[in-house]
Amino acid sequence: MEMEGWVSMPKVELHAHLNGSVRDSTLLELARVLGEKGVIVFSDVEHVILKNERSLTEVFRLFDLIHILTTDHKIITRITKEVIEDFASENVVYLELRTTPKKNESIGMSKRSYLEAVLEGIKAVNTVDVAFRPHNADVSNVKRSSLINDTCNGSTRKKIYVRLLLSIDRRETTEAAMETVKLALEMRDLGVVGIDLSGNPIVGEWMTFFPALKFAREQGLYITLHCGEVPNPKEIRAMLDLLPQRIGHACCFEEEEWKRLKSLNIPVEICLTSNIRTNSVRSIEVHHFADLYNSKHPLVICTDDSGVFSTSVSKEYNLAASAFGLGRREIFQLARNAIEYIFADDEVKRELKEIFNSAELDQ
Ligand SMILES: CNc1ncnc2c1ncn2[C@@H]1O[C@H](COP(=O)(O)O)[C@@H](O)[C@H]1O
Ligand SMILES: [Zn+2]
Repeated sequence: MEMEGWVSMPKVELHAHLNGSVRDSTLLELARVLGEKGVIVFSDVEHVILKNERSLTEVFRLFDLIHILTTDHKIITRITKEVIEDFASENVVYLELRTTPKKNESIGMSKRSYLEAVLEGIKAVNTVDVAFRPHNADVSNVKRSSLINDTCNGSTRKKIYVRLLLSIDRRETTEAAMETVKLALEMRDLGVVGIDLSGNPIVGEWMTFFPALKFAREQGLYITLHCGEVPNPKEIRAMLDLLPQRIGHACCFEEEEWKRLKSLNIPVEICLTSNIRTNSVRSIEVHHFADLYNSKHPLVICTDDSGVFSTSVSKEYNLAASAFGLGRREIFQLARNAIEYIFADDEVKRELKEIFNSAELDQ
């Protein structure tokens, strides 16, 4: 099937890091500006941005560079808007965007002001109807669901639901992680629905983050964890014991961990290109997607970092279809199934099902 066929299909994206999803053109523009100011040497940075093959270590070095380029409230607002527009333009109808709130005293940035800049970006997407609904409020009181953005894209209006997950970086302390969870709780009415644990998987100890994650869970925030991106059976077991509502990756699982995951039926966010590029999985032929799909385990196909890995949800659907011999109907079904794993209320799920039902006629 042509790429256009995947683009026109409604899609659900549940694993996308804000700073990993920035367009190359924006990164290069930002690098040029910082180069002119003498903060960085543009020619040094240019090839790092445009490089395609990257190890896991190089990916995290690139994130450190991207974070230098995006250090500014205005830029955070801009990239949030662009990332949402990019997903909307390929017919992602529901997006859970995740980002790590950052503190930078030298420019007066707190975790809260960082998050406010992100929320500004969501609002800046050409919006017809953004009604922020209080958590668990009676939906009949609200005109339409919260955080729906209609983006004008040529002549077609593309509607996208956006929800936010706040990430804890594995470099952070217990206190910093707790601060992020408290911020998520305060910003619940504004579209923050959950917490993610991410960052370089070889950095940090599970017990550092555990108190904050446990607290988040007790407070009713949804939890998704980067789990098993590198081999670490002890940590994988501890993560599954927390009973997160979803996990990301699950690349380096052994027999025992597969059994546990399957018996718990925890949905897995699958990021094919990311796993191959970072070498977390040797090749697409041996990717665990096939086993999970064949055993009907809940899964959702996601991008991880569409900017860093030069991908899109449409490209990931296309890759899954060609690598595992799936047709348009099977991929459509996978996307529709993902509605069950989103961190939003039943009203949003119902509306998304309607969108998929009306699109099904065109399939
Ligand atoms: C490739 N696999 C991955 N594994 C683990 N964490 C990852 C990741 N890709 C991205 N991140 C996490 O997301 C941050 C960038 O977005 P934000 O600054 O939060 O918007 C990275 O710094 C890292 O912590
Ligand atoms: Zn990720």
